[in-house]
Amino acid sequence: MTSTDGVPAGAGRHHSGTARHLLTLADLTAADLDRLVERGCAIAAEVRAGDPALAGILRGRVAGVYFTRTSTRTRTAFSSAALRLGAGLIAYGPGDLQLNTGETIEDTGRVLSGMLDVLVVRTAGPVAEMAALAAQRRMAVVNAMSAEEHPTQALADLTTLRARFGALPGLRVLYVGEGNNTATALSLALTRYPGTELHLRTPPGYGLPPATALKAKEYGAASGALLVERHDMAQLPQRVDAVYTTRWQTTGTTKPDPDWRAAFAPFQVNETLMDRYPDALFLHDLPAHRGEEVTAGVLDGPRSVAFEQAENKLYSAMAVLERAAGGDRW
Ligand SMILES: NC(=O)NCCC[C@H](N)C(=O)O
Repeated sequence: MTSTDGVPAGAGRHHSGTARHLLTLADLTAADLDRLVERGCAIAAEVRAGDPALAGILRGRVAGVYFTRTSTRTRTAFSSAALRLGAGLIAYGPGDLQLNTGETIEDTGRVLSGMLDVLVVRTAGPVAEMAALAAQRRMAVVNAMSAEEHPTQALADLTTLRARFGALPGLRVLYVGEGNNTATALSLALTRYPGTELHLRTPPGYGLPPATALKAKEYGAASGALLVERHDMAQLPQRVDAVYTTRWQTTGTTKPDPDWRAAFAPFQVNETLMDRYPDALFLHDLPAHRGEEVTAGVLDGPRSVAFEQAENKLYSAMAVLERAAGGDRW
């Protein structure tokens, strides 16, 4: 069988002739984003119930995971997700592809696109590297974290909030820490939901990239969400539903200021901060450094959902792969 443009219509090829990449959350409409979150929640229930239908969803499809950086959660989530959905899986480490011997990234994408349905990629480089891999129409490319954005983390975060609170509209989140890849993704995701509030408290010089703040504010203007960023802990919101932090060292970035720890110290999530919000949950994208961005008491305490959030990476990865690799539902 061939499609109209002569491209073989393999199992995972989309009839539209365009692959469903997820390089940035800006690739998703608000409706697409919400479908992924809802599907992640539904899949969590299906996995827990041992639904045998899951294993047939991507039967005959093949996924690749190409990680040039360390990963515990994301790589395992996507690998486990592919296997649980019945897809085959090929894993590439940093030394495996001929990229290392000078093959271009575009040629690499073109070759792999003839053989894989989806490629999940983590590099420390810019999203532009992944965009070059995605410069073909057959294999969907998923950003499993770049220096700028961590879109699949935000999907796990929203899946966690949706599961815990029952609905996303109207939720108020206080994010404390660097305006990094995790903060960027959260900003581009939460602001799609009406009535949400994202209060960011980022150390001076380590705020959200201006383009992210602008885009998130545009989303907020369209949806009725609020994004407020300040660079001190002086004025905090009155009420929030969740407090979120991230480690102080973000993959693939360096801090030019040797005194950066002094700038970050006031931005620790500790018992004093959590006491201001007695009903709030605590979120963390992990890995955590107890005693730096968060105290052990908060991370390991009863209001922490950090490890539930990590497990939700699996369910949201299953939703992402189902969409990217052409599951019938999408
Ligand atoms: N949950 C994850 O994917 N954790 C990996 C590190 C995330 C963090 N924002 C970082 O780049 O260091």
